[in-house]
Amino acid sequence: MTGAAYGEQVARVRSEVAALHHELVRYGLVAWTAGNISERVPGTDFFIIKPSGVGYGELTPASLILCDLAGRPVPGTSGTGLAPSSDTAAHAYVYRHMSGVGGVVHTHSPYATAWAARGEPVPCVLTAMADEFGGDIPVGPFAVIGDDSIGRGIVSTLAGHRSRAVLMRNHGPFTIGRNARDAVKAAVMLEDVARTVHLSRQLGEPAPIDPGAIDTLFHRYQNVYGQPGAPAASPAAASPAPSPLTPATGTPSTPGVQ
Ligand SMILES: O=C(CO)[C@@H](O)[C@H](O)COP(=O)(O)O
Repeated sequence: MTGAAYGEQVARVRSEVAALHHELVRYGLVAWTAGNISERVPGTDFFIIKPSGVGYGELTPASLILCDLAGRPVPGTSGTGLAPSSDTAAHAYVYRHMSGVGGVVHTHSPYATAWAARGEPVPCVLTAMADEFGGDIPVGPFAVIGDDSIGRGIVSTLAGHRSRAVLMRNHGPFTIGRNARDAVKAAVMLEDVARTVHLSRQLGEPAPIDPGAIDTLFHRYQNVYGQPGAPAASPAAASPAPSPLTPATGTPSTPGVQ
């Protein structure tokens, strides 16, 4: 990648990640400064992430932070006067260990977080869940904030799963995607199904879906749904089944940073 192409990619990712943070607010997935989004700069060993504790209304492309895959801010680049998100080490761990992942999102969306507080997987009782997640939404371990413990919990829970969402116990949801927009979509869809399954539970025990039907629904949604030629619905469609995850093999180095 040339230096100019690299600069364009970084600028594009900064704009996209800034805009997507506003989507978290629009969909009611976060309160105050909770939550964060990151996106890998394609073809590089870097990602862009939110600064810690900055109000959503103040987030701009220039305030976001460029980090290497160890989670270290790149000195001299825009935004490095600010501390990166508390979850930077977790995001970095995911990028290092899941090469197919290009975006990571964390929210405290109320219904999904309520399931996380109970430590209970959301059972796959809706076609929308089968479509989007291919099964239950799993629960990850309790993990402290600030180091890579959360990242290790995300990776160990989602490895071998079709779900792009994990409920970190007593904390909240983390979602992954082929890019940040895809991971935000997973966060929105997760909250929708967590709410509906919760409501269903108030009426009685929701009926499970046959595993064969879940497979059929997942396959159709990932490969047929939408317009011909449009991007696949999730990273799972671009990777061998059943998981969107592939072992990290390293990414090319990058000419210059910004
Ligand atoms: O729950 C957590 C910490 O995991 C976060 O959602 C914080 O609430 C927001 O942290 P920053 O990204 O602003 O540091």
